[in-house]
Amino acid sequence: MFNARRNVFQLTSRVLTASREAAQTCAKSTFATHRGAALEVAPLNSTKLSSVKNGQGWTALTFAAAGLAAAASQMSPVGDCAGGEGKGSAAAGLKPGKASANPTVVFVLGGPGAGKGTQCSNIVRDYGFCHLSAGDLLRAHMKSGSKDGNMVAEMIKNGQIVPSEVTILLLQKAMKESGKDKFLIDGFPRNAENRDAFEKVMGFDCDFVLFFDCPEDVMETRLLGRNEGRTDDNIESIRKRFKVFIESSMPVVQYYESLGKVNRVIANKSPEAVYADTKKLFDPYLKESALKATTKLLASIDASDWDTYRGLLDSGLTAFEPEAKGHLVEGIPFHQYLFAQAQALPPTSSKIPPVMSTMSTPKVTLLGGGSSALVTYTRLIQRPGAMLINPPSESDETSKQSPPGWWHPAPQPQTSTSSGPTASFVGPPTTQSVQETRVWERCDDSSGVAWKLMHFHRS
Ligand SMILES: Nc1ncnc2c1ncn2[C@@H]1O[C@H](COP(=O)(O)OP(=O)(O)OP(=O)(O)O)[C@@H](O)[C@H]1O
Ligand SMILES: Nc1ccn([C@H]2C[C@H](O)[C@@H](COP(=O)(O)O)O2)c(=O)n1
Repeated sequence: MFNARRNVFQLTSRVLTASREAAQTCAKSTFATHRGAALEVAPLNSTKLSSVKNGQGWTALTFAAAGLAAAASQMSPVGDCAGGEGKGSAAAGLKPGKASANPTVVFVLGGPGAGKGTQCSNIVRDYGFCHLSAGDLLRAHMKSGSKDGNMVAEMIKNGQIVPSEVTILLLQKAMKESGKDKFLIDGFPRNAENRDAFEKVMGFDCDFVLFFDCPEDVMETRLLGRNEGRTDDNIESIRKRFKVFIESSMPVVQYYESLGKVNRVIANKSPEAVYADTKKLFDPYLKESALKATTKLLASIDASDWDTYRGLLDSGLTAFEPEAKGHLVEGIPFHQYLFAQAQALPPTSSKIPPVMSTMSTPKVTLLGGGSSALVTYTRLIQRPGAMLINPPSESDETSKQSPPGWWHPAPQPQTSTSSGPTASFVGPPTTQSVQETRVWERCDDSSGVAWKLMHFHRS
């Protein structure tokens, strides 16, 4: 008979050693400057996930082991992209099937000197967006010695809008090179031609417009005091830019207003006060990312995928769970033991996922200004019935196991045609319901927003 018990102990001792070697603690002090690789899964019910970013009510997320996809983390060579979150799989993220071809785009508009660039830097730092300023890209282009550089320089000095084919090519290149999937496109579209061309070339429109509303006299004072050596920060150019803004750019804002896509922020306040209003618009993206981490975590449990699960844990993880009999468990080995059990089971030849979790009514609360996230939900765990261990030859040695408590290790799907024992399932499917609370901490590095699990509590 297959000796599952012996293998459990062998595997347990192996993975315990590995865990001691690979301490993964979230260093709080690195929060602002170090951003971590994005960890993503492919939720089967992605349309419901997409509603999270709009802050709407929604019900359940379902995911299976088969849908797991790790994101590729990429460094960005262009723009202000310190916080971008790579989208490494077509199956991952908000927009199924479109992925990086249809990223999240926020157009940041407002008069010259309204404070667009200033606020974009804050959003990059806190929310992992990539900031692309159309003006900065054009200025770099004009200095690059390209053949249309002089034309661009002349137009900028006169406050005119450069033809869309130039600007969109620059934006498209910068977006591609960034490897990111969330963009703040600052100072674009400046007119109807810009807007039309963007949609035609890119094949998608913005998610929303962030409009900084500021009186002209305030903007004029700010621009005259900016002192960054710009050729257009003189009173003559500034007046021309204001005129172009009113005549060409405001109609774009009005167009998006008619679509209900404009989020207006009063910009005639201190930078801090403006940011406090701006922040609220981006919190849903952070909530979505904490939810993705939770989704990935549960999928890794369903798949008995220790490496992925471990990658999401802080080494100092604490937990209250029924298996700990009322004790607070600290550290990793207690959890590792359960994964090792699953790895010791014979593989299943069934196409049905051995375990599938569904998150019902998840709620994400950001704490500490977004440095931590509290995720609560009811988890429905489906299993295909009692597990049978079948020896290679038909005999009366077949053993039947009932799910022990909530935890029922999931055998891995069979990958080879080896003739060893296999696991199969009999009887009616079962569903368990548990309540879970998870506390995540931001643990970013150069690639983007990332989370580590600090604590969980399962009913
Ligand atoms: N809320 C604010 N209060 C006072 N000064 C501000 C505020 N926001 C930005 N500034 C200052 O005003 C100047 C213009 O800001 P910023 O460059 O962010 O504007 P902008 O909208 O990006 O301008 P442009 O469209 O010309 O690129 C800068 O010197 C900046 O430091
Ligand atoms: N979509 C755009 C954006 C900018 N420009 C040109 C004309 C602007 O006056 C100049 C500076 O832009 P800013 O940095 O103030 O956003 O760049 C353009 O032609 N088209």
